[in-house]
Amino acid sequence: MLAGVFRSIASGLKHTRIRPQTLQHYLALQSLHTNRTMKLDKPEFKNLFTPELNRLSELFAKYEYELRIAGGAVRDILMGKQPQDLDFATTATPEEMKVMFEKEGVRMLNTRGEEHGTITARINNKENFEVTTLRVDVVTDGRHAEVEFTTDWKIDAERRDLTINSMFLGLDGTLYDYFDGWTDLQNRRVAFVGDATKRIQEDYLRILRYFRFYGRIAEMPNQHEDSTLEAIRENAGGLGGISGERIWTELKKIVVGNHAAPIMRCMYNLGLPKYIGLPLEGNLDEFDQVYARARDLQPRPMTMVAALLEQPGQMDDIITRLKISIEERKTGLLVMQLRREGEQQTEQLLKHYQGIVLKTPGTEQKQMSDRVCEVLKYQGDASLLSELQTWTIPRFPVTGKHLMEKGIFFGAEVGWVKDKLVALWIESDCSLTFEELMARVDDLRKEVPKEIQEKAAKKKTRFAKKMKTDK
Ligand SMILES: Nc1ccn([C@@H]2O[C@H](COP(=O)(O)OP(=O)(O)OP(=O)(O)O)[C@@H](O)[C@H]2O)c(=O)n1
Ligand SMILES: [Mg+2]
Repeated sequence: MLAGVFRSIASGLKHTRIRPQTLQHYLALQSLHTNRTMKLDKPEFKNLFTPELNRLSELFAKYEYELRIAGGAVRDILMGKQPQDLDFATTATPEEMKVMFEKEGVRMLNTRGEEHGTITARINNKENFEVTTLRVDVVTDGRHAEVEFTTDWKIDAERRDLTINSMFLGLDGTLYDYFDGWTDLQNRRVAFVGDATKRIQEDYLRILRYFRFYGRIAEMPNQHEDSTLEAIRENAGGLGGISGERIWTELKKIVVGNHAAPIMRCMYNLGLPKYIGLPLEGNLDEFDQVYARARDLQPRPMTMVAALLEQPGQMDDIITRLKISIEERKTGLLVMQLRREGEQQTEQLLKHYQGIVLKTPGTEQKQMSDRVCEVLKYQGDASLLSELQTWTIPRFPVTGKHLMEKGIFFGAEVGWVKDKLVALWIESDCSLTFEELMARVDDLRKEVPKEIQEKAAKKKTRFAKKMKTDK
């Protein structure tokens, strides 16, 4: 029977450039070939063929350039996942593509990819396609590369990071796999193409890409290969030269991905935190626990990162090193501030959290509510979380303008009175009406602390003077 398998594989090989190496590979190849027509029916593959892609494909065929889907999209299709973005590789040089597209009246978008061989074509004014000339990176500084074009598919595959990301898929459904990516994918093995050290030194971000894909692909949490870990350990420092934006993009996916807790431990063991803004003494036990209870509640990446931090000051290192958004920073700080409150009484907690939202200025209430939800995810409190998520934030009926109409002009005073009104309103379960609230204003005003009253009085005098001189 095996002989038959080998025979039919051998006949399949005539049409492909797959390099068979192991028995397992032969078998994988066999299934690939017998399934070849079925593969064309695979929804993840079939769905790609919009009229626009068909047009692109016809154009390249007409000019006799080869065109294949490359890298991550091939990996996704083979895993039965619809790829998010498609990258194409071609034997045509950027110049040749430009001539072809111009002749055929296809618009090209001005992107900055050209020096790396990428042309973006917009077909039928509807769909953009990024097509990159096969290339080899001749000079790399660990971040950027100077490239040379080639027509050799294997050379292009060799400069890619992981075997599972190094495959090409012809538009006729043929898989081109030079580094056993398909076998690795089936075995859930994440490995660099060829020499790990070399691949990492070409772009140190690949260290984090390795961990991201490990989470995505590997079945077991701790099955890294020793040689891979060694290469990472030796090159960890290279991450120091990578931009905060790129690091954060990868880190965000790692901390909410599969196996995030053991992966984080592994990253700490290899000495990565120092180079990526994470605290040197990150609280890994807390990270483990939070991951276990929050994972299914879809936490934001910053919620997970907060688990590593013990003091708000550590957020400053993150802000300095990584390009996190203001919202992410606010989320992290709120989580750190409130994370121990879950240890209080449950019935009071919901009210307490709703109060935090209601005391926030109207325009920011929804965001604050989402941030508080992150606290609940951190605590793993699914029932309180769903109560807060389904809660419709009631509108506080009194505005600053209403108070000004009552003769309170000055910011600090308006703020103080409004805060007190909000507190009364929350206490009443949001049942006090506009009239009932306004009826409390005069009394509250008398309670405004002295220093605020004095400041208000001073401002009032200045204001009055200004009005006089302006006249
Ligand atoms: N540092 C990098 C980044 C990318 N690539 C190659 O370029 C492809 C496309 O890169 P990208 O879209 O960034 O990653 P994907 O692998 O497609 O992953 P994702 O699904 O997250 O887009 C990768 O598959 C890989 O072949 C690489 O070798 N080294
Ligand atoms: Mg991609």
